[in-house]
Amino acid sequence: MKIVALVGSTRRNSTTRKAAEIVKKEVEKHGITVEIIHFAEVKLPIYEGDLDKEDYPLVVKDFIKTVAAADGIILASPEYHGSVSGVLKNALDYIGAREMSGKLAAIIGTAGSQLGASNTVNTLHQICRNLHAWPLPQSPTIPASYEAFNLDGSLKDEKLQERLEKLGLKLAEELKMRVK
Ligand SMILES: Cc1cc2nc3c(=O)[nH]c(=O)nc-3n(C[C@H](O)[C@H](O)[C@H](O)COP(=O)(O)O)c2cc1C
Repeated sequence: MKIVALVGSTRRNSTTRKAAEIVKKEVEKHGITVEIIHFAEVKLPIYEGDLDKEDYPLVVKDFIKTVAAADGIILASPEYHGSVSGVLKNALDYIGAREMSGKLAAIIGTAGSQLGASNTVNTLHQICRNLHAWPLPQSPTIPASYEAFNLDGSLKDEKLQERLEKLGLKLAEELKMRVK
């Protein structure tokens, strides 16, 4: 079984990546592999509506193939202007129900403010609905993300750390029930 995690930040030292790594670590305890696609490393061009799929650049074809082959997905986004980051939305524009229908999704958000990224996770829930995917209801968000992490990548707030780990556990459990 395999999960792909999409990290919607272009920063190498991304707090969203750190959050995704916590979920990945928990999922992998249950024998499920998680491949992280971090858009600081994988650069997808802007979605081009006039381009036929056969003419997509290799990086896009590989991206679509990876998502299609995964049994589940982790969507992790920083909140940008009250919504999903452009780079994640652009990546998802290449994806359709053909690749996502029936798949489980775990959603996490990070935010610079104390308010958290609830708008972002709500938007990702909507996107999942449109892709016919099944987002887990638990969708933790990390407020004041720049100050939220210890040097070892764990969260300073132990309860929040636990919520991310529980999300990973739930994703692994649900996946094992669905994918035989
Ligand atoms: C263009 C842009 C817009 C942002 N808009 C918001 C916002 O609306 N609300 C908020 O709380 N933080 C906002 N932030 C802060 C980011 O959400 C926050 O720093 C995030 O955790 C960064 O993620 P990263 O470390 O993975 O890059 C914004 C940052 C950028 C660069």
